[in-house]
Amino acid sequence: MNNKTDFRIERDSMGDRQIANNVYYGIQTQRAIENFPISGIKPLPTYIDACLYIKKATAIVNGELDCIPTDISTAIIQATDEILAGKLRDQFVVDVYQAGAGTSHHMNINEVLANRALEVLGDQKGNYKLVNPNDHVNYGQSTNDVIPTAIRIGGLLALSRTLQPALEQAISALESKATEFQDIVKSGRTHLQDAVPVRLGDTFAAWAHILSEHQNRLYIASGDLMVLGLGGSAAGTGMNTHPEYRKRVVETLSQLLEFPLEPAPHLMAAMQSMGAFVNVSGAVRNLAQDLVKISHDLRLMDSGPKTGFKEIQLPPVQPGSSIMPGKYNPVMAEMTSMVCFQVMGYDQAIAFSAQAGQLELNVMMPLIAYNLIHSIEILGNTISALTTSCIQGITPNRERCLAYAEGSLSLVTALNIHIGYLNAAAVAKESLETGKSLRQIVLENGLMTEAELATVLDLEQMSAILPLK
Ligand SMILES: N[C@@H](CC(=O)O)C(=O)O
Repeated sequence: MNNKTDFRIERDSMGDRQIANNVYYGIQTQRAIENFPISGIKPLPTYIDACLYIKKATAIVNGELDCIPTDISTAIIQATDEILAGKLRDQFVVDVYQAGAGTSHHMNINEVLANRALEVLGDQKGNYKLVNPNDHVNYGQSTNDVIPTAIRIGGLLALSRTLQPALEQAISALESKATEFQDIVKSGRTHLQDAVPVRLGDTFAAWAHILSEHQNRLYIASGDLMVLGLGGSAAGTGMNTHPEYRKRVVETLSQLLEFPLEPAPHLMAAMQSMGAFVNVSGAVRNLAQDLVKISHDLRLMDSGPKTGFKEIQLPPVQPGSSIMPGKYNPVMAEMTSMVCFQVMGYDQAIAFSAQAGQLELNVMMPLIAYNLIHSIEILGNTISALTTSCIQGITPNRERCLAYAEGSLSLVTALNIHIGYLNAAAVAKESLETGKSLRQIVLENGLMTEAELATVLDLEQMSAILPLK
C-alpha cells in the first residue's frame, strides 16, 4: 500500500501492478480491462444484481458455518447491500466479451466487494490479508458454479422486472381495444388478397391471445432457471465447500429473492448444460417472432394515409420525415421489429454457445449471460413502449374498414353453400370484370332471391366468430 500516492500496489500470481487508489476493483480486473478492449459494453445492471445476491447469500452461509470469520462475512454482506442499493455501480467494468466462463467479471465482483468490506472494517483498499477477494468473498465458490447461477438469477430478475409486467400490460391493452372495436367489420386478407370479413376487435383479441400463450411458455421455461448448481464449485463436485453449504446457500438465496429456488439434483449437469438458457431464450425468440408479425400487421393496417389501407390510425408520436412535411411514420412498430430481429440473433448465438461446452465446463457463458438477459430486457422494454406509445392510442377508421369489407370479392364465399363454388366463382369473376355488385349479378342470373341474399350477405353475421359448441 502507498497512501501518499494516487495508487496502491496489488499483487497476484503474475506479479505486482499499480492500481488507482480511488477504484474498488483490483489487479485481476485491471488486467481484464487491458486484455479485453472489445466492445465497451459493461455488464448489465441486472447481471451485477444477480452476482451480488449470490455473494450475499454465500457470505451469510459461509459466516454461519464458520468458514469465514463473522466480522468479515458481515462486512461483505454490508458491501453487497450498499451496491445493491446503487453505490459503486461504476466499478463493474469488464467488457462483456471477456475471459471464458466469466472469470474476469466474477473477479471484478469479488475484488470490489473485498475492497468495500475492508473499508467497512475501517481498513484500506488493497489490504487483502484482512479481506481477500478469493479466500473470503469467493470462499467455496468458483466462476464455474457462480456464473451459471448468476445467469439463472439474472434471467429470473429480468423476466419478473421487465418482460412479464410488459406482457401483462400489452395483453390488457389489446383486450380493451378488442372490446372497443368489436362492432367494426373489416375485410380479412389471406395471401394479401381479399378474404372473408372479420371484426377489427377480433384481430386485437387474437393478438392478446397470442401474447398470453407466449406468457405461459415463458413461465414454463423459466422454471428451469429456478434449479441452481451453486455449491458445485470448480467441477461440479463441491470441492472446498462445507457439507451443509449447498443446501443452505440455495435456501438463503431463495429467501433473499423470493423465488422458489432449489438445489440442482446433479451439480455437474447443472454446470455443463446450458439447456435451461436455450429453453428460455427459445421462448423469448418465439415471442419475438410473433411480435414481428403483429408489428408488421400494425404497419400494414395503418399504411396510407391516402395510398394504403388506413384501417387504423396509430398515434403519431413524432414527425416521420426529415424532408417530407406532414408525414407520420409507424415508428413504434418499426422499432419493435428491429428489436425482435436482434433478439433472434442473440438466440442464435446462445444456441452456438450452448453446444460449445467441453468436458466439465462451457466457457461461453459470458456471451450467454449478456444475450439472454439483454434479450429479455430489450424485448420487455419494447413491449412496454409499444403498448403505451402505440397500442393504447390506436383509433379505428370505421368507414374505411366497412368500405373494404363491403367491396371484398370474397363475400361471394357466403354464396358457396347456396349456389355452389363454381357459380359463385363465376359471379366473382363477372363482378371484377364489369364492376357490377355481387348482389346485382346474382339477381340478374336468377341464382337467388333478394330476400335470400339479404340474409346470406349479412356482414355482421359473416364476420362473427362461430361459438365453440
Ligand atoms: N473458470 C475457472 C474457474 C474459476 O474462475 O473459478 C476455470 O475453470 O479455470
